[in-house]
Amino acid sequence: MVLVVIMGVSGSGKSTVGSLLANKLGWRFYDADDYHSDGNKTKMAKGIPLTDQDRIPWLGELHKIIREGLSSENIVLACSALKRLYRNILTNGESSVLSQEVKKDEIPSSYPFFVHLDGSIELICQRLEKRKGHFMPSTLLKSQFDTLEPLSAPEHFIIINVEKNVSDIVSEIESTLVKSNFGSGSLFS
Ligand SMILES: Nc1ncnc2c1ncn2[C@@H]1O[C@H](COP(=O)(O)OP(=O)(O)OP(=O)(O)O)[C@@H](O)[C@H]1O
Ligand SMILES: O=C(O)[C@H](O)[C@@H](O)[C@H](O)[C@H](O)CO
Repeated sequence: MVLVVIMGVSGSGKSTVGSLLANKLGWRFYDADDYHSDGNKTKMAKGIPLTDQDRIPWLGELHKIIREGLSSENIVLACSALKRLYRNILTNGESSVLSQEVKKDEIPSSYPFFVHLDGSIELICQRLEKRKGHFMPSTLLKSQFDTLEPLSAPEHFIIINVEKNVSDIVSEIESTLVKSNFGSGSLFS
C-alpha cells in the first residue's frame, strides 16, 4: 500500500490539502496534530517550540499507527516532518533510527512519498494570523522555518508552492501520483 506524507511548517496547508486529497482518492487520512500529547499542545500554545525529545515519541507512535494501517489501506498523512530524522522515524520507527540500524522488514512495503508545501514566511504568517480556533500561535513560525530541513535524495518527493490555490495543489499531487511508480508499490492498484 502507499503512504503520502504532506509536510511543511505550521500553516502551510497540510491539513487542508491532505484531507481534500484523501477524500478525492478515497484513501485514509491521518492528521499528526491529533496525536500530540497534551503536554506538547500546551507547550506550543504557550509559544514554546517543541524539541527533538518532544517530537520523537509522537513520531514513533505515528509510525506504528501508519505501519498497521498500511497493511490494508492507502494513507495520506499530514505531518510537519520538519527534519530528516523525523521523516526517518515516520518511515522506520523510533528504535531502528535511534539505534542507527534500519531493519529491512520494518520498512513499509511502499516507502513514503513526501509532498512539501513550501512558501514564504510572510504568506504563511498571514494565513496563520487569520486562522481561528487552533492551538498553534504564529509566533512559532520562525522556529518552524529554522528547524525545517529540506527534502533530498534518496527521499522521494515533490515541492509545491502554497501560493497556488488548494484545488490546484491537490490536482498537482494527484497527477504526480498517477505518473509515479516508486519502489515496489503500485499506485492505484
Ligand atoms: N493554498 C492555500 N491557499 C489559501 N489558503 C490556504 C491554502 N492552504 C491552506 N490555507 C489556509 O491556511 C490556513 C492554514 O492551513 P492548515 O490549517 O491546513 O495548515 P497546516 O499546515 O495543517 O497547519 P498546522 O500544522 O498548524 O496544523 C487555513 O486557514 C487554510 O484554510
Ligand atoms: O513539529 C511540530 O512542531 C508540530 O507538528 C507543529 O508543526 C504542530 O503540530 C502544528 O503545526 C500545529 O498545528
